[in-house]
Amino acid sequence: MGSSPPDTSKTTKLERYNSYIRRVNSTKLLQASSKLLFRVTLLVALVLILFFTLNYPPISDNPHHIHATNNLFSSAFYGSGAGWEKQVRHSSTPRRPNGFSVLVTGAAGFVGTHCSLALKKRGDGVLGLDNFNSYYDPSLKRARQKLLEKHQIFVVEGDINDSELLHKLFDIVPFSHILHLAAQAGVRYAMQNPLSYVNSNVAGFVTLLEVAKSADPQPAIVWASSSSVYGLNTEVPFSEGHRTDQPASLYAATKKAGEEIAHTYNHIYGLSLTGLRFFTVYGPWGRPDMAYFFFTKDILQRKSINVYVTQEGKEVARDFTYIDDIVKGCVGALDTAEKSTGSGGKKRAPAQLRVYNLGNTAPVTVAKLVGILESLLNVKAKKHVIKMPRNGDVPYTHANVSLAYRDFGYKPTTDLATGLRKFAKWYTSYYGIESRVKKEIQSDD
Ligand SMILES: O=C(O)[C@H]1O[C@H](OP(=O)(O)OP(=O)(O)OC[C@H]2O[C@@H](n3ccc(=O)[nH]c3=O)[C@H](O)[C@@H]2O)[C@H](O)[C@@H](O)[C@@H]1O
Repeated sequence: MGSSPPDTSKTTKLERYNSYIRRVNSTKLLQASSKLLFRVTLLVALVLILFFTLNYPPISDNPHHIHATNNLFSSAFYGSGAGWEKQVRHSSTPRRPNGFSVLVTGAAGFVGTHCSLALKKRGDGVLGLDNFNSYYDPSLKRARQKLLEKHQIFVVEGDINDSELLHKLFDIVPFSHILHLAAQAGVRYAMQNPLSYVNSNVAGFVTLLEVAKSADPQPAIVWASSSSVYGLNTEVPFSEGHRTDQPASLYAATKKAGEEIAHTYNHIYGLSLTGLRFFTVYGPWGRPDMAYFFFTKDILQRKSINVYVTQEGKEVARDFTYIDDIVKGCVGALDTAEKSTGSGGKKRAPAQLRVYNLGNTAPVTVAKLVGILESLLNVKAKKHVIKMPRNGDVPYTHANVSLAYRDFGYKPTTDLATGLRKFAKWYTSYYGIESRVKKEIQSDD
């Protein structure tokens, strides 16, 4: 109100003053609302740009890979309030004396689902966390979630990068353990969406460890590393002491980074950490981005499949490991994990730091894998033998598991033919294609 209204008579003066004030106010209101409108539009535009940048990374040209999402907004999906907290508490409460209370990240994933069920079955409390991203068909993740719910396992929909959510979960439940399986998996997809690997396997892991280190009590953590960390190592079978500083893919590099990060958090904060190097895990409820899974799909649809050989024309082989053996390894690692030693973000004493191979100790060539599938599905595969593209794959993996055997009796018992039979049985029943495959799969238990 810088200038004064002109003074004539008292009444007119007041009227004019009022009308002046009204004019000034309406002009100000108009200016203020257009400013507000401008700011709101700007904000909406920024949010939209951010949303599309983060949630729509380049779409893969591989039909098995749709795209991975960072799901930074997934926290909008997690609940709050008394009902939600009750579900979180109920799911995490152990039903056996001295039972664990385990936060399973990636619970709607392949290994996560199987481990959650096994832990729940023996009376541990299990709370799942999963962001349900679309790296592969999310409806499969939803089906796994349904299975978990049937067994009273609640899966919180959220991201490991959401530290507010993680803190909230630790405020509600004093987890004794974290089984950290959430990750951006897959070796070849790293060529198409490299940052999703950094986001989940590096940033997400650090976010989780930050929350774990400041929790009271600190949980013991068992987490999924990968056989791919052996990279270009040529010593076989792969042993934990072998070189792991020559990763062949960004995926492997982020898992190796995870192992180094684990060392740091163990060293500074006294977190008990166990990394498990999984060797090409397969089985029912598996991952559609893996070769055995999409080979099955393509063989049944009479489509051709690419069978890789090395640049020198040699066969490629993997130490394929059946899911039930992996679950036993995960549970064994949890059972032998010592308590973390820190509290309030401070280390009190040295804590346990371990790394183990979990493999099958019997590598099988990809050609043999295809042969087993052909026989189980009763369909001849259209094989297209090609040299392995330079996409991060390694020619050969073979685990030495003596360390895991020594420390928690890990002993794989399922060979590839037996495991694939169980997978084929699940696959054909899940996708409703029983009639086309061999009868004996259906009758097998
Ligand atoms: O053990 C591991 O560390 C890794 O195992 C798998 O990676 P990978 O062994 O490459 O499994 P697949 O992608 O299913 O490939 C299996 C084999 O089939 C071969 N392959 C793959 C795709 C294809 O079209 N043709 C083909 O011959 C690959 O070269 C490989 O030898 C998982 O995808 C990783 O997440 C995991 O960390």
